[in-house]
Amino acid sequence: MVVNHGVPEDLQRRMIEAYSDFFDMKDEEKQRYNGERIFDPIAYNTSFSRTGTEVLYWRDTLTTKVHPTFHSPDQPQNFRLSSEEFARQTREITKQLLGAICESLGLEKNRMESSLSLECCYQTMLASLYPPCPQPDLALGLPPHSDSGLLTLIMQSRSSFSGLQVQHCGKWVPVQPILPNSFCIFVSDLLQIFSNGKFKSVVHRGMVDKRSSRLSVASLIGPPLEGVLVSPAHELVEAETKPDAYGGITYELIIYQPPQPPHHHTRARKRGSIKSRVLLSMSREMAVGSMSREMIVVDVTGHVTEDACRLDERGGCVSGDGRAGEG
Ligand SMILES: O=C(O)CCC(=O)C(=O)O
Ligand SMILES: [Fe+2]
Repeated sequence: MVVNHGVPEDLQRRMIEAYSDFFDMKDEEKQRYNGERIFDPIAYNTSFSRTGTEVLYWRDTLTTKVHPTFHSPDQPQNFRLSSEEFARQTREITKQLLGAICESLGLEKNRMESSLSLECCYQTMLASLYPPCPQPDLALGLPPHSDSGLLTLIMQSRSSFSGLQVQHCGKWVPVQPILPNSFCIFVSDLLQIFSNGKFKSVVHRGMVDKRSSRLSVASLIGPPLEGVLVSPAHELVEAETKPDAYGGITYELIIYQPPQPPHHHTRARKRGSIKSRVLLSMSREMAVGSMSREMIVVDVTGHVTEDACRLDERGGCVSGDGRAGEG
């Protein structure tokens, strides 16, 4: 969780309202933004089925690419204004956190920013609406996954129902907005790779509820899609104990592998996706640090604080052992 991040509550409220107004628009209006391809600049998707059958995931999403080029639906009014400002502020927070993470790894603060060209970072805003679901035990809002980029920042609407869960010690733990006005931060796959496994990407999922709906807004940040190969920082690689087994991977390829011609298919399927191969070999071959799967309370007006927080089974905070506060 991050607190004292400096994003005004009023901007957060306007952003949540703008997304709620978007999802409240008529179907025909929303369909104008239907996304067909994964890298479309604006994409609205719904899992809603009028027949009510075979709905596995119970979620509507609006995805907008907001950096290096800013995109926004032109409806509802004021959406563009709030979203441009919110994207800018969350991008800055993410960069500050990545700087602090570099320092905690013993690297120069701007190590990631400069070597991964983060001035041209690829930032996506992804809003998810999980409407009430008549049979929540038969549906998931969002299946278990980890995000592909460096860091994900999540703002959750106030709701009595906490549907966001993280995998922790083999159990699913709800992430409650335990601190008012806080953002939830997830380490994502490329940070796991860059940090040579010291930071582990967080496996999470979205559950649904019979009565409550939930709206969350995620800002996902990674390096430019193409042209920047992410591999473990050489300072963190020791030839014998922690070798760098990968030639590096781009953000584009870890998000999406284009379909292979048929003769490649069997091999690709056997070996799994590039993403799972990279991460699997990392967890086998790398000595993994202990900063993983812990939520860190961070005050971005200062440095990463000592107040490392461990999740207890109820998603509350118990005092940390200080390790996650390094840096
Ligand atoms: O529902 C949420 O808060 C998280 C959404 C999410 O994990 C994602 O879109 O990748
Ligand atoms: Fe996610």
